[in-house]
Amino acid sequence: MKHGLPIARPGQVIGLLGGSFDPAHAGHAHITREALKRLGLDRVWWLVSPGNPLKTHGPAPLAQRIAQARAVMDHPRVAITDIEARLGTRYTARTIAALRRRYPGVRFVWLMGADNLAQFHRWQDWRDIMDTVPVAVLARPGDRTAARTSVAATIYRAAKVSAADAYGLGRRSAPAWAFLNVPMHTASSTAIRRNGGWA
Ligand SMILES: Nc1ncnc2c1ncn2[C@@H]1O[C@H](COP(=O)(O)OP(=O)(O)OP(=O)(O)O)[C@@H](O)[C@H]1O
Ligand SMILES: O=C(O)c1ccc[n+]([C@@H]2O[C@H](COP(=O)([O-])O)[C@@H](O)[C@H]2O)c1
Repeated sequence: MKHGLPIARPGQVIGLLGGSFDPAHAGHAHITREALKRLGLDRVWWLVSPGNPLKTHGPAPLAQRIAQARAVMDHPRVAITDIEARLGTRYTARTIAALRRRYPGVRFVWLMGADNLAQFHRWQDWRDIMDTVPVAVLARPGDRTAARTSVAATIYRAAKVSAADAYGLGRRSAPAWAFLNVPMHTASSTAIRRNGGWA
């Protein structure tokens, strides 16, 4: 890491998994491994958020969430980061713009679970995200129709890449997005917090 930021070389393809990770769990680790494999990513960076702009309750302290995330995901090609706190961003569009300025020539892919696709159109400047970086959506138990019929999926239907062609998604020009029908994992931070919280 340089100045607390991970190192990446021009030409590398980095998947970004943003989240509250309050706490991190096996579902996060699962979709990270699937994304590495199915998209042919060089690295995945977890962006442990200072706080989701759409959530009213504050998460556990950032240092605690980072330490716990490192215990859950110990993988040579995955970096657990507090990049958003360092960059002073919490809106994803701002984070991606700042990363693209800091890492010229590096290709970024935004990763998210299917639950987030359903409300993606509520994110600040969400179209800028779609128009700037490829996006991979990973299957998650829940309402499949909500994701497939979401505003974002509908508006960007022409930019959808089939799952069979998703390998190398990160080398495509935006807008380009894929829905990856990975085996589903039921873990959720809400359930962990409800069942007594942190391990
Ligand atoms: N089991 C899972 N399967 C697929 N995607 C997941 C899973 N768990 C989390 N994700 C995705 O990982 C990213 C970060 O998730 P987050 O930290 O919000 O965990 P969460 O379990 O969704 O938390 P919460 O229940 O507090 O909303 C989001 O894009 C989310 O959709
Ligand atoms: O930019 C936004 O408006 C925005 C709104 C909601 C969520 N996000 C991002 O989505 C990611 C998942 O958030 P969460 O809290 O569901 O883990 C995390 O990186 C958030 O910063 C971003």
